[in-house]
Amino acid sequence: MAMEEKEVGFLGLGIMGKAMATNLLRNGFKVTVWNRTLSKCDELVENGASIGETPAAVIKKCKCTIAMLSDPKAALSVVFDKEGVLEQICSGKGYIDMSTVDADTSSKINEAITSRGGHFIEAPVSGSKKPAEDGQLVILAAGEKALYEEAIPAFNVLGKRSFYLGQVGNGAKMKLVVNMIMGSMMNALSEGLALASTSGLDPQNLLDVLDLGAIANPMFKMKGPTMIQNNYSPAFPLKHQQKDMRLALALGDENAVSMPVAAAANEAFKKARSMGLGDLDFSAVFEATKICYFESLVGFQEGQEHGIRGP
Ligand SMILES: NC(=O)C1=CN([C@@H]2O[C@H](COP(=O)(O)OP(=O)(O)OC[C@H]3O[C@@H](n4cnc5c(N)ncnc54)[C@H](OP(=O)(O)O)[C@@H]3O)[C@@H](O)[C@H]2O)C=CC1
Ligand SMILES: O=CCCC(=O)O
Repeated sequence: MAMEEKEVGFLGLGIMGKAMATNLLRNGFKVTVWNRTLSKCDELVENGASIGETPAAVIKKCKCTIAMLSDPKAALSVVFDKEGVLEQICSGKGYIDMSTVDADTSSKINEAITSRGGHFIEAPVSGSKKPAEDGQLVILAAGEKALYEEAIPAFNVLGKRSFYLGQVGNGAKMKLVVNMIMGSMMNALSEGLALASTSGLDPQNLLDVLDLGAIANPMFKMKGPTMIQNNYSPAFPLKHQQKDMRLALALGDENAVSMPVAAAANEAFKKARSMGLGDLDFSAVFEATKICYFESLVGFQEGQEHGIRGP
């Protein structure tokens, strides 16, 4: 159906959606876009996209529509609200939600769409702004197998590898597990950089040592140097990483899995959000780590002034 005709709708033109829709256009897809803030469609239109005035209008026009939205609230709103996806979804139309949400949200969307005869898969992605621009995402799809297969031409443009993970919810869960690990690793790196600096080491030397050893990884290599420069230009906004930690911890609750490391990482991201850093890159959690260090230092000094002994 739609994907063979290389025609697709696209809802949500944030950091990821804009890069993904642009990539589809560059690779010969006809793309009809919608974004809540409609002005964000302009650049895509300059690159050859058409605009749908509402999610319903995009669904009406296209046999298959992709969504890339911030969180469960946004994903549900675009489907269920007035002029939303449900108003036009029907037999023969496919909906692919690539947003990072929890399995419950995905299941609600799946039920609503399939009960109207539509077809649904969830397909969250690993990889950030640059992989989205370069078509190097890792796609974690689940849901109706036939729609997954129809979506492969688009997934081949957007990603370097697609996984089909079975029933709806499995893609969401896999994505949350991956991002839970990533968030914990980012906190470990932040604490390592803070510890290196404050104990008199050159943080660049730490990065060089890490990169040569068993825990070398692309994230440390990419984010480490910019963190040292206090450069947090957003690729993956911190508010979304904290949302993913929260959703992963809820999955842990449901399954009685104890995750003290992830819980501590979530607290650090929450602290960073409370400092107003939510729209910066998730590596800005480093600022929260540094503040915690200085707060404890001041607390220690004040304690000493009041005769309290430190550790
Ligand atoms: N950035 C990254 O590196 C990655 C992000 N992800 C996930 O992809 C999704 C998108 O991320 P990203 O592009 O970075 O996020 P952005 O914050 O850049 O974009 C969010 C998008 O969601 C839209 N939106 C937010 N709330 C609503 C709402 N209530 N109704 C309709 N639209 C809404 C925004 O519209 P508007 O422009 O009007 O605000 C915008 O299009 C998230 O789930 C994120 O976790 C996954 C992998 C990597
Ligand atoms: O959800 C965001 C993931 C970012 C990444 O995989 O680099």
